[in-house]
Amino acid sequence: MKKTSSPQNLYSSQRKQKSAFQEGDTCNGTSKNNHKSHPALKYFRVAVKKFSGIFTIFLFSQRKAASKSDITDGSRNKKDQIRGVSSPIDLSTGSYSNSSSRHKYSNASSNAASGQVGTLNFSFEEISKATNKFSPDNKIGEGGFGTVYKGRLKDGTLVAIKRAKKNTYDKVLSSEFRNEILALSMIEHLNLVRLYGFLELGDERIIVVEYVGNGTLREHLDGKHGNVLELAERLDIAIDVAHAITYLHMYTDPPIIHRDIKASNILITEKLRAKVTDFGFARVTTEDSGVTHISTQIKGTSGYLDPEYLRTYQLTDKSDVYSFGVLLVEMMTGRHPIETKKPNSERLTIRWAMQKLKEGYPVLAMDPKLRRNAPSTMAVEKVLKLAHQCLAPLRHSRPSMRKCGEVLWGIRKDFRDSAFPSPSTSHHSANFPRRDSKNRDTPFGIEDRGNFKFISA
Ligand SMILES: Nc1ncnc2c1ncn2[C@@H]1O[C@H](COP(=O)(O)OP(=O)(O)OP(=O)(O)O)[C@@H](O)[C@H]1O
Repeated sequence: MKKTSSPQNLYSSQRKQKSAFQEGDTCNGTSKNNHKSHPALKYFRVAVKKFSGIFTIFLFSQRKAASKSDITDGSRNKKDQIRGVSSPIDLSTGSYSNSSSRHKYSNASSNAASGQVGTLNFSFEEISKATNKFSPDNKIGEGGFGTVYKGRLKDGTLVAIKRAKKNTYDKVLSSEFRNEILALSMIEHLNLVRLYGFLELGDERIIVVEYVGNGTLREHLDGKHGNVLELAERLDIAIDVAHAITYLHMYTDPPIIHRDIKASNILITEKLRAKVTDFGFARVTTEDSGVTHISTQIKGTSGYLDPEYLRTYQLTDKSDVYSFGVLLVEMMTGRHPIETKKPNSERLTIRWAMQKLKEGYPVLAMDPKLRRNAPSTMAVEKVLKLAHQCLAPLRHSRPSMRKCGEVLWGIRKDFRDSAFPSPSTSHHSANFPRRDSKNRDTPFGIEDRGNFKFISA
């Protein structure tokens, strides 16, 4: 394996070295084997042994794992059958640190109702009660991992309860289950779905997460939730997602690569803000500055997969940037990444949209459901240009997620300034979105500041 130079902004130099590699995975760099003796790893191993068979739910954040193919299809209504290259175990031997920092792995849990750190143990009976014995009436979805139910805890908290399919439960699924738990237990961010806890008992694997009740971004782009998403709202959502991934890449310790950024993994709140979910494929990285990538099996969703990762099996945070580029194109065009029913020239949405951009007619790639006017076409063009950078074939040419967030913030600001020049006339403007979103004065405005509450300037 070739050693590559360190990508810009890959890891914060301030972070302490912490390694959480798994058996079957390798890392490139000087401290490849450091994890073997890391005390945090021992801690996690003990923790894993303990939690199998115990009715303990760690309150925190979420995910589902996958009995599905390792690569799912980004095209409409279809699951791809492409398998991963091999099947090392993800995070089944990952590590908890005993740090008290909320950025770091923690064995603490939080109170679902208050959202504060604490502990709460769920019993199977409690989960069963919350879902009215897993009543079909409470079923809200079905994914590769299993069935998703809406539930209400006894303190009134609404939750989504993900129950793994028993017949598909196996070692890999178990590792994916733990993978998600481990990744999610580390995070706390406004734009990431929160894990309230999990239960692993016998053949039951259940994850309890924050309920986000307004569907997925993909459903919104498909117009399944009434109003079409306005451009201003799409920009807000794109910024939310950029912040969420920036947080994973730069402000968790160690960093996390999501690996499955796609429109159906973006849940939408009632206020049309975004929460990123689905951490079954997430990988915890290392902070060793000598390590530039992790070599691992390919996972993700076709249509969103970084071609360099596909070719080399080397995973870096820039793979998420690539997927984010696909997502940006999806949001501007309204199309799925792979459109099987379109003519050949339009089947791969990014190729088609980038071609329109190159020809100087990005407006032709713009979602027909969006209103066309000078500010909106200009904003779409700028977003497509950013997407073009994210989609660079070589990861070193792609911007960091933080940079993407900053660029998008500037695009949104320019769009608002030109579409709604005066507050006194803005409410009467034909361009004004039906559902106004919050004002933000800076890239880290009031709400954004919440997103970045852990960042010290
Ligand atoms: N936290 C949640 N709050 C509300 N609804 C949710 C939540 N998580 C999932 N859902 C609903 O359940 C459905 C299935 O979710 P799940 O994450 O299991 O699978 P998926 O992402 O749709 O499929 P895949 O297996 O391809 O990733 C989602 O489409 C969504 O409608």
